[in-house]
This record gives sequence, structure tokens and C-alpha cells, in this order.
Amino acid sequence: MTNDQPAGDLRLAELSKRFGPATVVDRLDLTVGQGGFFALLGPSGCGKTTTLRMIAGLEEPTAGRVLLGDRDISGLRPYRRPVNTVFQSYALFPHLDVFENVAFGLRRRKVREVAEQVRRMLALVQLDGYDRRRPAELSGGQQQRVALARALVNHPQVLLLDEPLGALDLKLRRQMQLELKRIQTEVGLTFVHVTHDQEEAMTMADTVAVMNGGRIEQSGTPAELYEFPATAFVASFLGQSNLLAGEVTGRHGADLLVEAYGSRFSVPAARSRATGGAVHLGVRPEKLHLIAEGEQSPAGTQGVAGVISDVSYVGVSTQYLVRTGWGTELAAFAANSGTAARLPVGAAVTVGWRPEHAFLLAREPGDGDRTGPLLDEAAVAS
Ligand SMILES: Nc1ncnc2c1ncn2[C@@H]1O[C@H](COP(=O)(O)OP(=O)(O)OP(=O)(O)O)[C@@H](O)[C@H]1O
Repeated sequence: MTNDQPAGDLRLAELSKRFGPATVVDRLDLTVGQGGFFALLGPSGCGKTTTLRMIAGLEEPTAGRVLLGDRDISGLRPYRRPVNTVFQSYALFPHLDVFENVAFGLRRRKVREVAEQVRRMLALVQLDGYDRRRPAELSGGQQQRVALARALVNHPQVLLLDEPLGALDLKLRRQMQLELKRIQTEVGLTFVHVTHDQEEAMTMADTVAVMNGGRIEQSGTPAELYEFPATAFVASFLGQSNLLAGEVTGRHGADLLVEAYGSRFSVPAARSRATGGAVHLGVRPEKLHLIAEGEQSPAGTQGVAGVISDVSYVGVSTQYLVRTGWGTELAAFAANSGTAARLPVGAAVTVGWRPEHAFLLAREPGDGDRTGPLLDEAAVAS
């Protein structure tokens, strides 16, 4: 449905969905700012698509509401909502050419100036000159653009994208990510993009919500989520983290003191999600410095001793695993600046970091270290 009045924010209020005994979306509260590019990120089966389908009206919520600005649209039929969806499968009509695929919704609504609007949309998605081709005569990326043009031509207030790039190969996917971002900026609509690919979410969206088991674990800008994750799940789903099991033992000025590995570390209280007790001390691999034996530790760093157990050269950086005396493996990434010599497997090192680069998360007692290259199981499953 076309709607020319200002959209306002999209709000999900206590939105829940149960299928039989299973609660797949659990009291979701979420606000998507008008004109924002919002990504719902999470592993397979966490409830992303079900959430999107409730926004579109394709699935009825068990409880809760969907609001657009001041309007409660929960009770509206899908075609009455100012919302359009782009699916991973594109869902193009195979017997219609590109022009007619894009024109379809306009013709149904008996809109005038169909040709002009379709051509404008095809120009926007950079498909001028393709109007008379059938979907089968297009590449996957081009089909995706047609699907996008077909959704945008209806002037929705919110565009929902359900893993729209999932069927494309990696290179094309990266290209389309930038393209989608450009288009979103140009049309200024609210985009809600569902993906299990953290890099995709971070590249494209200005706000990312990380979903796990039907609930939102954290939402914020990509940098907020990456720099200061709220939970161990977020820390390991967005990039890689070393999470050391420790206990808060006290406070010194603006720092919390944490005991882990038999040593005491400082972490600024402002970088803590926990007030005391059992914690995970987290540090991103690229924030760790390897200090070779005999080298002076940079001022202000703290660290643990270990031995390099693996070295991988990956172009932009070298990725090390360091086995500590406690049997834990820490991941440390060093940028390949061209001057730093690579350290060999077996070298004794100190793994050091600056206190302000660490963060603290509340930890269930009994939950141990989560370190090294292993992603969270849920992330692997996706
Ligand atoms: N119609 C249905 N009936 C019963 N269970 C369903 C139905 N639709 C989804 N589910 C279940 O709800 C859970 C969430 O599914 P959903 O498709 O929302 O997850 P998702 O995060 O989008 O996963 P993916 O990334 O694999 O698409 C899954 O366990 C799924 O099997």
C-alpha cells in the first residue's frame, strides 16, 4: 500500500510469537528510527524471519503490537500496511519481463504514469536497458535488483529485507551491500534487514540488534556493539573475543580489580557490565600485543605469559594463537605493517593489553573461559 503521510518510527511492543509450545519470539521491544537502516542479526532459528513476517502482517503475533508512528498497524492485512518485503528467493514472476515485474503492483492499483515510475526505479537500481528481459535471462544480482525495484516502486514507508543477499556469491554480495546502502540513503526509507552475517549487518546498518533465542540481547551502532558488547553471546557473535573467566575482587579509583589466571587485572568501571562477582574479562584479538621474551612491555599494559601455538598469515594481519600456562588459547591479531617480524610457533611471549581496551561481562558461576578462535556454537550453526 502506498502511503504519503510521514511514517514515523517503527515500534515493536512486547511482540511475541508461539508455535505450539515453542516461544520463537519473546516479548520483543524495539524501535527502528524513521529513515534508518536497521539490521536484525542472529543465528539460524533465532526468530528473525518470524519477527519480519509479523511486521509485514504475514504472521499473526501471539501477543504485542506493531506500531508505525502513532498508528497501531497490528490489525491491518498485509496489503494494507505501508510495508513491502524483499525475499531471498526474489519471488519474481518468471513469465513477465523486468518492466512488467516492476510495474505489477502499480497496474494492480491502477496508478497512472506507470512507465515513468518503473523507469525511475530501474535507473535507481542501475538496470536501465534491461526492461524487456525475463528473470531467467538475468544474473542473481540483477534479479535481486529487480525485486528491490518492485518493492520500492510502491513507495512503502518501511522496506523489509529477508536475507536478500543470501543467494549471491561472496563478491557480488559485498558489492550489493554497498549498493543497498547507497539506495537506502537515496530513497531515505526505513530499511529493516534480516541477516545472520555479522559483517553484512555491520557494513550496511546504522543500528544493529543482535537476536538470540527469540530475544534481543543488545542493540546499538555497530561500533557500540563491537567495542562494548553487553553479553558473551554478542561478544562472540560479532567478531571474535577472548573471554577470560574471573572474579571482581575490589575497586581502585575508577577501576575494578579482577582476578583471573592467578593475576590481578584492572578494567575501568565504565567498561563493565557487571558490578561484581563472577565476570568474563573480554579483549578483542586485535587489542592484544605480543611481547617477545626480553622485550620491554609498553607502559600501561598488563598481561599473561604464554607460548605461541599457531601462526596464520592472512594478508592484512597475522593471526596468532597463544597457549597460556592455564591451558587457555588466546587469539591475537597483529597488523602486517611490513616492519614487525613474525614470531614463530613455540616462541615464549607475554600477551599484553591496555586496561581501557578490556571489558567486563557478568558471568554465570561455573562458566569458564571462552577464548581462541572458536565461535559460539550458535554462530557456527548459522
Ligand atoms: N510456521 C511455523 N510453525 C512452527 N514453527 C515455526 C514456524 N515458522 C518458524 N518456526 C520455528 O521458529 C523458529 C524461528 O524461525 P525463524 O524462521 O523466525 O528463524 P530465523 O532466525 O529467521 O532463521 P533463519 O536464519 O534460518 O531463517 C525456528 O525454530 C523455526 O523452526
